[in-house]
Amino acid sequence: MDIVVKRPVVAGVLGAALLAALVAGFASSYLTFLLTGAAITTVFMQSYGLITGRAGVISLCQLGFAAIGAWVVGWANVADVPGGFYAWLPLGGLAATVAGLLIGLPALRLRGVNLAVATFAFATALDVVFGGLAFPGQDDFTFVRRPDGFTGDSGYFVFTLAVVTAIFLGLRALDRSRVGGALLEIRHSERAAAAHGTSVARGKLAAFALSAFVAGVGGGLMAGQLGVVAAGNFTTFASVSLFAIALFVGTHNIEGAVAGGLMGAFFPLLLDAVGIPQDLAALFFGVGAVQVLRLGGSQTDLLRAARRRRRQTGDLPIPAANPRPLVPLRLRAPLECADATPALEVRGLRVRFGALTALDGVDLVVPKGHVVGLVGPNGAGKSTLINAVTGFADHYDGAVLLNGEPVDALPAHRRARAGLRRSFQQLRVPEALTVGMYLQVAAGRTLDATDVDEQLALFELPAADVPIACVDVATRRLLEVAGLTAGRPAVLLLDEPAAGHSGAETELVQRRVAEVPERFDTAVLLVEHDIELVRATCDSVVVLDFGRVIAVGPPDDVLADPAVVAAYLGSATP
Ligand SMILES: Nc1ncnc2c1ncn2[C@@H]1O[C@H](COP(=O)(O)OP(=O)(O)OP(=O)(O)O)[C@@H](O)[C@H]1O
Repeated sequence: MDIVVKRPVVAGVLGAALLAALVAGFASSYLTFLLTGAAITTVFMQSYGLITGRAGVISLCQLGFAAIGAWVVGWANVADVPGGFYAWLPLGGLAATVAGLLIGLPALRLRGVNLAVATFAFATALDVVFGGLAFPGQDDFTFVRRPDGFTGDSGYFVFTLAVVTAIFLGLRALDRSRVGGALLEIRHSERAAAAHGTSVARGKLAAFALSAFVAGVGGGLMAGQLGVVAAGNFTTFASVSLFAIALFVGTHNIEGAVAGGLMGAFFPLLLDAVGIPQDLAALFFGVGAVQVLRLGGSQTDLLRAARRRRRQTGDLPIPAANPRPLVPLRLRAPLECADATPALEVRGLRVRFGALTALDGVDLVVPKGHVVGLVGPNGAGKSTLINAVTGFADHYDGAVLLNGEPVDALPAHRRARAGLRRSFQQLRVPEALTVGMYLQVAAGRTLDATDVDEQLALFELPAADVPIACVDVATRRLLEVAGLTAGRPAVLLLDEPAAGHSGAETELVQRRVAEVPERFDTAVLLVEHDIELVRATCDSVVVLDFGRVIAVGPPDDVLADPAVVAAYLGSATP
């Protein structure tokens, strides 16, 4: 039992080896055939787990990719391509990858239902193509030759299981990498991913390509199992049914992929055994998928969450590190702005939403080494300014310069990479990640274990391996700031980082924000309604009202300005 918890990879590989030995030694040929089918369906589930489970992209054409993989393996068999099945299988996967890139590229601009329709159309088109085009070997029954050493049914099951295990190991490595973390962040919030420097388009394209490769390998395995395949093995209907299973069980989790494989292979047989037509299985899968919308998660996600709740007793573990003290720790006295070099310059920024002018010619400078407060009553245009500066506004007039260079032509993720990072008013921290992985993703650079622990200790956050799902909302807000500062950007725009915090937490935010310039070499633009926090943290303050700057200067002067007080009347008085 201990090994399952402490060495899950070893336990998984041993379990697969044991299953292979049992099936090879004791299973009837019919059961072996069914289990091989289940293993191949598990490969399809792994592919759905990649594209939909991890990247959040709805794809209804995974069996189309499988068909391409199977076709190429059939062709390689007929053409006697050197290397045998060991070479043909990855060749099938690669051909499917090319198709994945081709369908992925035009689909990048689409989301949700539109993307579903596009992939459905691709699947249907492939149905038509393969319907009229016989698979190689189909007409004259040229059976695909299985891999040397695994030609018997039991042997082929062992081979298939080895492929399934290898894909699981690859997916596990992906999940532990920053790329895997970025894919999960794309699923959770494309805007947050872009704000951390991730190219959402590239992430989705990579997910399409990888999932198509896996599906193509699944199709190739099917060709090896059946010897001869036909278009009927890869219909759009079957693709959609498997998608529904994947959504219902959650095949981005290993147990979900296995359960999905077993369900896809055995459930129709079960229905047949009790006299219900097999095709009705799709109906049950569809109902299961709709349940996900109602329950807010797949079955395996919900089970994992319940297990976490049961296990989580007492305080969360804390990192084994102390933050490096600042020598000397600066007690913040407002800095003079006049001579400082600008890190961020905003010139004549104008944003319109139809008839409404949300920002009307705003000029603003955030000097290097400074914390600048941006305040103003509700609706003054503060968030709109952050959106425009960081590349999240559809259109604006004016100019944004980072370290003297205009960034107006850059999309959001490239501005983030250039050193312009932001937080969001609404929390966008994905529950599916651990605290440490989020820190890596949000930093947009690889941090070593010591950096991670120090950063977590600095912000009084739980240890790196704690799942974000276990931490409260205020802690997630702090984690967001910890991640952004770990990236050491040139400029950090924080949109109400203290919202929802208790008194003690606000004090921690205050201390950490004040230290950001010195600790991380990052200038800060702080949007905050908590005027005391602004007063204690900022070197200077800019006040917006109805999209215009009405005051700029040292905090105490600006916050006592009668025009500023008047602007705030009716909301909070500064
Ligand atoms: N996407 C949008 N479409 C239309 N109007 C918008 C949009 N976003 C903001 N606005 C409007 O632009 C103005 C500025 O809004 P913004 O959210 O920037 O203000 P804010 O100062 O951040 O307010 P708060 O302090 O409440 O967050 C408001 O009148 C708002 O209703």
